[in-house]
Amino acid sequence: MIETQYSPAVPDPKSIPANAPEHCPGTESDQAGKADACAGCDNKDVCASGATKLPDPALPLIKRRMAGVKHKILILSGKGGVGKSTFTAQLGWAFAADEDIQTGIMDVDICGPSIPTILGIASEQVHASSSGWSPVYVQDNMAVMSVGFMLPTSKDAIMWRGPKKNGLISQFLKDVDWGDLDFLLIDTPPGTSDEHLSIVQYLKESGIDGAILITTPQEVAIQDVRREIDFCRKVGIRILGLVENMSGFVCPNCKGESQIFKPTTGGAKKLSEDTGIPLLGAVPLDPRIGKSADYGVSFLDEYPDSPATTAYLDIIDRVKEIIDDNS
Ligand SMILES: Nc1ncnc2c1ncn2[C@@H]1O[C@H](COP(=O)(O)OP(=O)(O)OP(=O)(O)O)[C@@H](O)[C@H]1O
Repeated sequence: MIETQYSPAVPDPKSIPANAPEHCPGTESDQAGKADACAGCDNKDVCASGATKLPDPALPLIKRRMAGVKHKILILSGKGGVGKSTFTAQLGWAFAADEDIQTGIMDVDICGPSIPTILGIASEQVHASSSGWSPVYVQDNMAVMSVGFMLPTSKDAIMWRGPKKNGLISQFLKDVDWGDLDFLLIDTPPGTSDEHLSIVQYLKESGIDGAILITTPQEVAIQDVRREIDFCRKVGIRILGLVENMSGFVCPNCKGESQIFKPTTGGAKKLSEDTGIPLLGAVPLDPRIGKSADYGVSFLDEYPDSPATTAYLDIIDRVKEIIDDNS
């Protein structure tokens, strides 16, 4: 269990008391210092006085850094393990297949960063330069930043409270030398938590193109996606569309398709009809996807003729169309 070995990632300790509450409402909130969660926090009085509601000095720096990023896309899911990081990686690889497209991936799944492993760069480290932290490059036009690069081993757990996560996300946005990007894909933790609120707060002025919501077909996952939709609507983030992952199983030998989650397969289609949110597509279960992720190689390149690759690429084309239509 560690804090982090990379000291610049740790926000100013003076501003974050050791006993900051787990559900800190945030210094900008009307509830700052007044919420039940604030009881016992060293910052309670200063927060309640309103003194912390000064403009966040990070915001203009984030805005300046993000001015070089044309499109910012959030990848969200209601539940964990539904394939959000895997989808983010395939989206990144598909964009970066065009060498003229500069792609960045920011992994803000702080407690479960899997992007470095999926992209085959888990042993890399972040370096500081005069223009900020250099992201790790999967290839010339694909840059990645993740807290996973800052952990000594993949077994180390990060146990941070909200304000610290907030500080790291702010640093990922303002201190990383992203350069000029066409797309910044932001892989988030499941649910709606501190990380999501931080991203929304920090990118409010720079703009977010929208969110892609990943779900599996089961009702339990679909229910959680409804909460995610509610979150996006409350904070004013456009939903680009839904992706149903692990939708049916295509046997690699006989090519026959089985519905593993019968009778709920197609739950995302129903959700799309109920909410008017576009269904971008459905990706079948394919055990080779997990294998490619474990080896850190692109599934799209390894199995170009598979039904799952066709599904991913169709979805990615739809994402590009929607973004282009809005540009
Ligand atoms: N279509 C698929 N077919 C088979 N396996 C898949 C598919 N999509 C993802 N997986 C596998 O499912 C597991 C979970 O995927 P992933 O880590 O991308 O989920 P996640 O939603 O990002 O999870 P978390 O948010 O909890 O980190 C991984 O082992 C991944 O390889």
